[in-house]
Amino acid sequence: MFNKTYLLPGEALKYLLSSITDKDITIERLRIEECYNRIIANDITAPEDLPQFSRSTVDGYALNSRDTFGAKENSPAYITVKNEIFMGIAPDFKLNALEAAKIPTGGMLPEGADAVLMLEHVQMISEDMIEIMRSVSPNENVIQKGEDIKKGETILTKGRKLMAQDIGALAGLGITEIDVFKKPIVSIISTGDEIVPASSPLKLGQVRDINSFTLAGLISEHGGIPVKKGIFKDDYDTIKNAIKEAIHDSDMVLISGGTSAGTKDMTAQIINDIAGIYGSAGVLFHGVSLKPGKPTIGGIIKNKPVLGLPGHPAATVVCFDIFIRPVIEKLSGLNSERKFIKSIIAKMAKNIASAAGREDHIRVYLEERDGEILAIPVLGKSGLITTLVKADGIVIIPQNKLGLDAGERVIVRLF
Ligand SMILES: Nc1nc2c(c(=O)[nH]1)N[C@H]1C(S)=C(S)[C@@H](COP(=O)(O)OP(=O)(O)OC[C@H]3O[C@@H](n4cnc5c(N)ncnc54)[C@H](O)[C@@H]3O)O[C@H]1N2
Ligand code: MOO
Repeated sequence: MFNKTYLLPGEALKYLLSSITDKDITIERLRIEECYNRIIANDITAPEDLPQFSRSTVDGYALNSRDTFGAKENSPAYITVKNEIFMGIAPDFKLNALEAAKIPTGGMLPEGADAVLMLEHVQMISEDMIEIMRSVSPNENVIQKGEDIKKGETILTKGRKLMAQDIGALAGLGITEIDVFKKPIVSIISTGDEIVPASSPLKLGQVRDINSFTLAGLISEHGGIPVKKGIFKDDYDTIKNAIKEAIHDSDMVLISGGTSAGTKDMTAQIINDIAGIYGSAGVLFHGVSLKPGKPTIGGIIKNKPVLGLPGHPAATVVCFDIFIRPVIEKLSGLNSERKFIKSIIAKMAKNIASAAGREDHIRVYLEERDGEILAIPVLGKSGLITTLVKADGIVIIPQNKLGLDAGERVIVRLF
């Protein structure tokens, strides 16, 4: 397989995504405090106005702005202070012309008032008379009834990933439970005769399982439920059974290792063999024009995405970013309009070469020097986990570029 022309990562991803037919994603009803970063399953319409009454944004005097028009230092207006408003209590009086009421920040405006004059702009003439030397316009220092949200307005749309402030808005409207899409369950299968659990002492030649931990963290961060299925020997039947079981009890399956050209690299063959049992598509691509991550496998079994990930830890993370995150998002019901990647523009600190026709994902760390953000490449093989530990993000060199020049502005996709 390794002398062919491969799909570019973007093309391979499109192929994979288009091969997953949309099925109804199941819904669960949760209390809003459990909904941070969850994907909302229905449009939410405001059942009431927010706020429900016009309220002051300052400490001062509620009055009718008309009574202040033309007020200046050399021709002040005089207004009678009729009453005082207290927090949380609706005023039971009405203001007439040339009347005001003392009001705290957040207090409810009485009928007859349309503005609030700040305390600092008022002179007390007597216990119940204020002198005003400037005018206020209608609605000045006031949040009007329904100004934040109008009753009947759609405030959140289906497929949105809920931010903390979205949950705050729901609370403000008294909505304490909502429907969200269930998180997809993503199984992780680690393969390799040399791989042992992180808790194991090592015999020479053995390697502790790094990838299932990295993947589990990334899956959780991006809205999936990781299920670590364990470490499986490079044995056809063992891995086949592990994948079959994972297909049965999860929405997506990741297999770490066994993607390249060695005699024990049988992931693609096993995916095709299981797919054959169910009449599924099997392997859609094996190999992409990508570094690191060239031997990546993308496939479908029983309408479930199955990814074979190169064993090298940095390749695993790059593959997650390119293939797994978008698939988890699709399986989560995330609306495509809100798929933003956190990124920053930085200046490349060094020249970096790349081969034509291949997309390179360069690990970089960021440093601020002389008011500029520099992206400094973390050099090292994709088998080194510390190349990721030291990095703050990834810079992509597209297939049509032969590298990046020092000083060039680049987008860094932040971890
Ligand atoms: N003849 C060729 N050999 C290789 C090619 C190639 O094109 N031709 N591609 C190389 C590239 S690029 C990569 S990436 C790796 C992919 O390897 P596999 O997916 O087959 O994975 P393994 O051979 O099982 O392991 C590779 C390496 O990674 C370590 N590993 C595996 N799993 C884990 C884990 N869960 N935690 C930590 N480390 C892991 C493993 O011990 C190996 O050292 O193939 C190249 N070879
Ligand atoms: O995908 Mo490999 O990581 O280029 O070493």
